[in-house]
Amino acid sequence: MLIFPNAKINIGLNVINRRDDGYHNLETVFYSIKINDALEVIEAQELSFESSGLKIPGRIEDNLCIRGYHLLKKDFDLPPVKIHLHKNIPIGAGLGGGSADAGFFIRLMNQKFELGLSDDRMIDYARKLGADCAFFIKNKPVFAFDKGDEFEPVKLDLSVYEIVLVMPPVHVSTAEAYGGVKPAEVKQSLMELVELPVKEWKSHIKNDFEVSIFKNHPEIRGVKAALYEAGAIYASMSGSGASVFGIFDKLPDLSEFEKSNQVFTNL
Ligand SMILES: C[C@](O)(CO)[C@H](O)COP(=O)(O)OP(=O)(O)OC[C@H]1O[C@@H](n2ccc(N)nc2=O)[C@H](O)[C@@H]1O
Ligand SMILES: Nc1ncnc2c1ncn2[C@@H]1O[C@H](COP(=O)(O)OP(=O)(O)OP(=O)(O)O)[C@@H](O)[C@H]1O
Repeated sequence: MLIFPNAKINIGLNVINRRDDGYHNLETVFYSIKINDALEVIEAQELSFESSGLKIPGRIEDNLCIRGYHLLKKDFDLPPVKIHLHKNIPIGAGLGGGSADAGFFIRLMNQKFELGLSDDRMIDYARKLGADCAFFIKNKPVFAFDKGDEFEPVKLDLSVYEIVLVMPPVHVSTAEAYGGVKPAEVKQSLMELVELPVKEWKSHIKNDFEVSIFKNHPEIRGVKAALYEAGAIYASMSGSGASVFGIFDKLPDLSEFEKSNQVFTNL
């Protein structure tokens, strides 16, 4: 069985406070975009994992697909499988690429082996693999809170706009992002702010990771500024960075961006 895990962007991200478990309470809005990996699972004699495309850092045992397999195997009598992941979603980009693979892997296994899991049960499994993973079970626009793994649906449809995603040649780890952030309470919830017209987002909706990440990586700040200069209605770093997205009425000339960055359109 073959599926195509997709990336997400964060529309706003407020880090509210540090929790006793070391995580942070946050609020954000997740929105799916059309940058995809390809994930194939077939029954085999023994468990194996291989990947093509972008090089995935870290050990195979730590890959979120393999961790997902072991997590489900504890509760279900699963046969060994061969997993092939074609990696296309940039890594260290704040696009939740690894998390998407994890969420979609659980969905695939549920379907392929008829495990009978409801969305809520799959969300419980996904949460155990990482805060972002749970979003990819339903994969619909949501306001996320607590660790970023509790959700309320939001009505958000950006399909009339052109979304441009720019990935500069720098990677930011989630640990670096949380290490530099200063948590703060919010005056007005993102749940309400995201209902404002997109043209008003610029003066109301922010990503708290930008302050420290822009200080450490001024080129990311430069990409955001350039997206506004090119006519973006709204632009922001996604999640923990390093990618930056811009929302446009019309696709701008992207040749300057393409000189030193990876650029994605038709999202
Ligand atoms: C930055 C975001 O992508 C925004 O959507 C997420 O908050 C990150 O989610 P994720 O990559 O799934 O994160 P996890 O794999 O669960 O955690 C990685 C590390 O990020 C930090 N972390 C993550 C989520 C959260 N709400 N608070 C945290 O402090 C913790 O130090 C944790 O050890
Ligand atoms: N299937 C996978 N694809 C990519 N990275 C994976 C995967 N499984 C585990 N990882 C580990 O996760 C790390 C980065 O994950 P990911 O791509 O989710 O980060 P990100 O782009 O910063 O996104 P976010 O912070 O929004 O989740 C990699 O360095 C890698 O070691």
